[in-house]
Amino acid sequence: MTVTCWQNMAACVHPACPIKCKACFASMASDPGIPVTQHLSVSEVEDLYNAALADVQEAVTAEQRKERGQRLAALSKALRAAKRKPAEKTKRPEWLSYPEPTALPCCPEDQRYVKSYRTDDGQGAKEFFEQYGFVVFRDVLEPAECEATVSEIWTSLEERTPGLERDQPETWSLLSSERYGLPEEQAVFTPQMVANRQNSRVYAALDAVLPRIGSLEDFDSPHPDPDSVVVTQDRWCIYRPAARDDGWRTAENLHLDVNPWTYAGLKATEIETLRYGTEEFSDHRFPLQDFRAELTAVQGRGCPTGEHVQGVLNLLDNLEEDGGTRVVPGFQHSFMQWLQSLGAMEDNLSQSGQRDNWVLRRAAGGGSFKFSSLDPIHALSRRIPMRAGSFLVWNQLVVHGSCANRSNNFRMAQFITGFRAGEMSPERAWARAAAVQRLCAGLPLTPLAPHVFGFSEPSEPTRPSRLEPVSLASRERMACEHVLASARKGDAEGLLKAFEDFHLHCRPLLHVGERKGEHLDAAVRARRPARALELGSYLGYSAVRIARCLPDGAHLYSVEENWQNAMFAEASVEHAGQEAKVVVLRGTVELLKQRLLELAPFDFVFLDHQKALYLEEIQRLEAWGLIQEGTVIVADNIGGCSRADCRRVTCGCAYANYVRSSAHYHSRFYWGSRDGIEVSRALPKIPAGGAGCVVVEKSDSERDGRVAGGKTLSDAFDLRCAAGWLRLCHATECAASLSLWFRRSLWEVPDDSCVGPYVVDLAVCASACCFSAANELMEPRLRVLLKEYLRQRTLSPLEVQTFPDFMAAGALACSFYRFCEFNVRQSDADAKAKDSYKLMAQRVELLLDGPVRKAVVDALADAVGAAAAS
Ligand SMILES: C[S@@+](CC[C@H](N)C(=O)[O-])C[C@H]1O[C@@H](n2cnc3c(N)ncnc32)[C@H](O)[C@@H]1O
Repeated sequence: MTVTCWQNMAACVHPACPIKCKACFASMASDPGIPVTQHLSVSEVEDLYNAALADVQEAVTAEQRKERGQRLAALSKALRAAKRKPAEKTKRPEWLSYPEPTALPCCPEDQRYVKSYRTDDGQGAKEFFEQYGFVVFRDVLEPAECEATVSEIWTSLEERTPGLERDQPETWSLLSSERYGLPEEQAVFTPQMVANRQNSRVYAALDAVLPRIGSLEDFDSPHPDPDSVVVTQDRWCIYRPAARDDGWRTAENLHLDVNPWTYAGLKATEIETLRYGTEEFSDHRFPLQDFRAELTAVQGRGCPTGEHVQGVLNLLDNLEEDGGTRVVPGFQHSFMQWLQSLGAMEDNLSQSGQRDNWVLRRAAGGGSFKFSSLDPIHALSRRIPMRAGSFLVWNQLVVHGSCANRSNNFRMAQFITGFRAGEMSPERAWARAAAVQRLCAGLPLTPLAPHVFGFSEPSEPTRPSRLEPVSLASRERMACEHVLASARKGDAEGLLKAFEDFHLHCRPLLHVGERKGEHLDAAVRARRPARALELGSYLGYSAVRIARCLPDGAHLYSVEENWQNAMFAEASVEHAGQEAKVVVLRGTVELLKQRLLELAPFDFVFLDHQKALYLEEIQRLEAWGLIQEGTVIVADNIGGCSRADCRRVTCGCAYANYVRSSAHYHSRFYWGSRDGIEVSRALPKIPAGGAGCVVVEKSDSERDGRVAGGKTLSDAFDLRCAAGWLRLCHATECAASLSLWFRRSLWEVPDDSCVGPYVVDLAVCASACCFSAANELMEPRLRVLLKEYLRQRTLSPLEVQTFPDFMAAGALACSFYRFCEFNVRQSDADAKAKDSYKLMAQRVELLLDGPVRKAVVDALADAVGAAAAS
C-alpha cells in the first residue's frame, strides 16, 4: 500500500514510513496485522492499544467483538514486546543528508565580505535567499544609528558592571564572561533598540524574504494587514576582542532555534497559547518568556501561513576573524531529508555524549536542536563577514551558530526576527500588542509601529473589550484540561506526572514540582498529621501530593484566593480520587479566620501562596493558636539565589531568617533546582518566667542596661550544664537534641548582642576578642576595653555582677553557632571549621570557674573603681 505523505515531500511506503506521517499512522491504527513495534515508540503503541481497547468496549455485534478482540490481542502482544525491548536508537544523521559544501560569493568591491544587497533590490536578495537560505542586506542602519545602538549597549553594560568604562581597555575584563556574549534579559527595550525594530530598511529586508499570506477571511488583529511584518522583541550580543585575552572567547556552536519535529508539523506546538506576560500577568520566574518561546515554537510548514526569518543587525564592521554568525548554506533544502534520518524526537531528547546531536524541548512546543562538536556538518558551515549597518537574515531551517572572536575588534549586534501578522490567532496578536505597548511606553514610534508592534500611539488601548481579558488563566486551564485528559481517574500518581509533563514540555507552571515535592512528601509522612493546612492551592498539584501521604481519616484544608484556581484545584483533587481528604477553601487566611479557628489546631502547614506574606502569615497563625508544639511547617520557594546563599542562617528571605533563628522552631532547608523548601518543626513553648528561664528585663527601646528582676543568669540555669551538653552532643552527634535544649534553655530569653541589654554587647565583645588563639585571657586588652567603655557609660551593680556570666553565654552561643553551621548545616565543611566550636566551648568553662573568671572579675572591679574615682 502506498500513501503519499501529507508533506508531499516523499512517497511513503506503509508500514515503514520513515517519518511516521499522519496518514500512515492512521492506517496502521486500523490494521491489526501491522508489526507496529518495529516502527513506533512504546507510547505510540500504548495509544493504539488504548484506542483498540475502547473499540472493543464499544463493539455491539459478535462479529465486531471478534474482529476488534483480535486487534486488541495483537496490540497487547506488541505492547508487551515494545516495553520489553529497549528503544532502539534510530540512525544518526548521515553526511549524505546534508547539503553539498558551498563556497559563498563575495562582495565584488571588498572580497573580505560576503555578497550583499540593498533593500531596494528585493528581487535579487530573495533569489539569493532561496538558494543559500540566507542573505545580507547592506546599509540598513546609518552609521549614526549603529553608533547610537553601540553606545546604548555600552551604557547598559557600564550601569550593571561597576568600574567598567568603554574607553578603558583595562576595565573590559570586568565584563562577565557570558558564554554566548548575551545579556541576562530575554528582551531589551531601550530607545535605539526599539527604534531599530521599526526601521524602514529593516522592515523592507524582512518583507523581501518572508513568504506572503495574501488576504485572510476574518482577519482580526491589531496589525493592519495579514502581511504586516511583525518583529520579535529580542536582545543584543557583545564579543570582546579575544586576541587580547583568550578567556574572552565565547562558545562556538551549530544549532537550529526550532524544534524540527514541531516545525515540520510532526508534533503539535502550543504557540497560539502564548500571552506575553508582563508585570500584570507575569510569571515572575520566567519574565518575558513568551517572546523567547515564539522564536522556537514556530509553526512552520505544518501551517499554511508561512515561516519566520531570523536576523542579526550588525553594528560594527565584522570580518571573518572577529567572530559572529555562521550558517550552513542551503540546509533548508535538506531539512526534511535530514529530519527523516533522525527518526523519532524521543530518541533525540537528551545529550548522552560528545558525539550526540540532541533536541532541547522548550515552552509551547518549541525547542532547539544542537549539533555535537564532532558532527561533520561543521565542515559545511560558513562565516558571514559583513559591514557595520548590514542585516543578515536566514531561514529558520538553516543550521547556524557562532564562531568566537579571535581579533582585536569587538563584535556587537542586535537580534531581530520577523514573521507575518496573519500567522497569529486574534487572542495571541492582541495580547502580544498590549504587552509590547506596555514595554515600549514612552519610547518614540515610527509610522511602521502598527505593522511591527500592532499599535500606533503609546497610550492607545489595544485590546478590544469583546475579547476575553488576557490572563494566565488560559495556561492554567490548558494544564488542567491536559491533566484531566491524560491521567486516569483515581490515579493520583498519574495526575502528578501529567502536571509535571505539562510543566516540562508545554508551559511552565507554579506548582511545587517533583524534586521539592519529594521533600514535601517526606515531611508529611514523617509528621502523619490529622489536620493539615495549605496556603495556595493553585491547580491542586500539591494538595493531591499531600493528600496521598496523609494517614486514614486525616484532612487537608487548602486555602486559595483565586476562584478560578480553586475550581481547577477541586477538579484535580476529585480526578485524583482525593476529594474525601481535601477541602478547598476560597479566600485568604484573614478572611477565613473564623473557619480556621474552628478547624484548628493544625499539625502540618504548607506555605506556598506568596513568599512575601509567609512571615506575616505564620505569625498570624501563631497568634491565633493554630500552630502548636510539633506542628510541621513547610515553606516553598525559599532562596532563588545560589544553593549556598539560601542555606545561610541569615539569607534574603525574612521568613527563613525567622524560623532559622527563632527559639520556637527547629528548621532545615532542602534544595530543589532553582530554589528550595524550608521544613520547620514548632518546639515546645516555655512559659514566661518558668523553670530554667532567665528573667532579664530591658527597657523597651533604650537598652539602658538594667538587668532587672532579681535573678542573674547563673541563678536561673547552669551554664556548666550547657557546656557539658555541648560536649555530649558532639560526642553523640546528636545535633537535634542540642539545638532543642539550647534554644529552650538559653536563647529563649537573653538577647543577642546589638539588640539586648548593653552589658551583653560588652560581654560578647570581651569574650570574643580578649582571648588568644590558645584560649589565654589577654588581660591587658580586657582592661583597656573595660576602661574605654566605662569612659562612655557606667555599669550598674547588677550589670557588673552578671558580666562574667554573659561572657560565658556569649562564648557558648558562638560555640553553638559554629557547631551547627559546620557540623550540621555545612556538613561538607573542612575539619578545621568542624572543630572550631571546641575553642569556644573550652572558653565557656574557663569563664565559669577558676583563675580566668577571677581575672575577669578583678579586671572589671578595677575598671569600675577607676572610673568612679575619675
Ligand atoms: C505558587 S501557587 C501554589 C502552588 C501549589 N501549592 C502547588 O504546588 O501546586 C500560589 C497560589 O497561591 C494563590 N494565592 C496568592 N495569594 C494568596 C493568598 N493571600 N491567600 C490564598 N491564596 C493565595 C495564588 O492564586 C496561586 O494559586
